[in-house]
Amino acid sequence: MTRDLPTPTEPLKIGTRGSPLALAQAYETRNRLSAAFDLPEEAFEIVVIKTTGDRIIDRPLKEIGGKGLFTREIEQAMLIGEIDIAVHSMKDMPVLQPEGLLLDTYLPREDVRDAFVSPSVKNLADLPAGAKVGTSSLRRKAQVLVAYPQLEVVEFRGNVQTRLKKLDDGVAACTFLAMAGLNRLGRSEVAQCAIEPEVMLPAVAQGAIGIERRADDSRAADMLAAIHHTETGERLAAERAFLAALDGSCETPIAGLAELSGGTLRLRGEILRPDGSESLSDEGTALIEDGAQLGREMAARLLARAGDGFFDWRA
Ligand SMILES: NCc1[nH]cc(CCC(=O)O)c1CC(=O)O
Repeated sequence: MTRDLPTPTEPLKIGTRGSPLALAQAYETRNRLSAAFDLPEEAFEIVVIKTTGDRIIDRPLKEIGGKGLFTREIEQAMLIGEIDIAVHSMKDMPVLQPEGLLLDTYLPREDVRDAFVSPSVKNLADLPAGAKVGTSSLRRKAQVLVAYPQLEVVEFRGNVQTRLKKLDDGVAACTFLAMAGLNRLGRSEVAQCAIEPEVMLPAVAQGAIGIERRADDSRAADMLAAIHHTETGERLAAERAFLAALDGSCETPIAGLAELSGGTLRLRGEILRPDGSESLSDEGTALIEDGAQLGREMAARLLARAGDGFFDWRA
């Protein structure tokens, strides 16, 4: 069993970004750990770390580049011992972690669906030609344009609060947000509706929180094992293997969702051209323990259908 549990004088340091959603996720992690080990809140310290992605708010993310934008500084802080664990939205996490770090603990997954958010219309089909859809997600942009080529997609960055403000200011007629984020912020009322995966397949790992630790920290390993959610881990293993085999980064429009029923895992995947001119989908089932293999096979099948240059920019 775990020795040396954290105490108020030697707390476990939980690293997180400072956005309201990131903080909510860090508090959830702290609450689960404190309940699992019957420890007071003061045995945990939430340490807010500003990342490159938080610092640069005036440029599209794809120009700054790289999936580590919201994680690099946090991982550095963990490697030098300034924090012990880090709480992440798995959707934003690269498939590989830096040497010395492990990301293998997941909390129970929230709603995986995207939310349709608009002050004026009930759903996308109600928007007139030329209406502006605000999103900075290449996946959502391409999915919208495949289904509604007559709409215009405009860049829409910032945290949930910032994006809602932009809608109020009329910068766009609607936007998409993850239902998971809205639920965790207690703001699900801003969603006109949740979009079913059949209509808009979510991003790989959407709605999942992952907790990272140093590979050699046995105290953190023991503590995190107590709050790990196995089913979420199984689903993410399949989705992230799919993403990894597609070489997915923020710059490639990819969607993927694994679901479990009985002993079976069903994986759905989609890749899109960045300009929204084409989408390719696939799905398959496997034993749960073969989910990662299924993910790799589906990625290979899709890439073979796509051919060279599918992800290249044309617009
Ligand atoms: N890329 C930003 C991001 N990363 C995770 C979430 C939401 C929460 C989640 O999916 O776990 C969001 C915002 C959004 O897409 O609305």
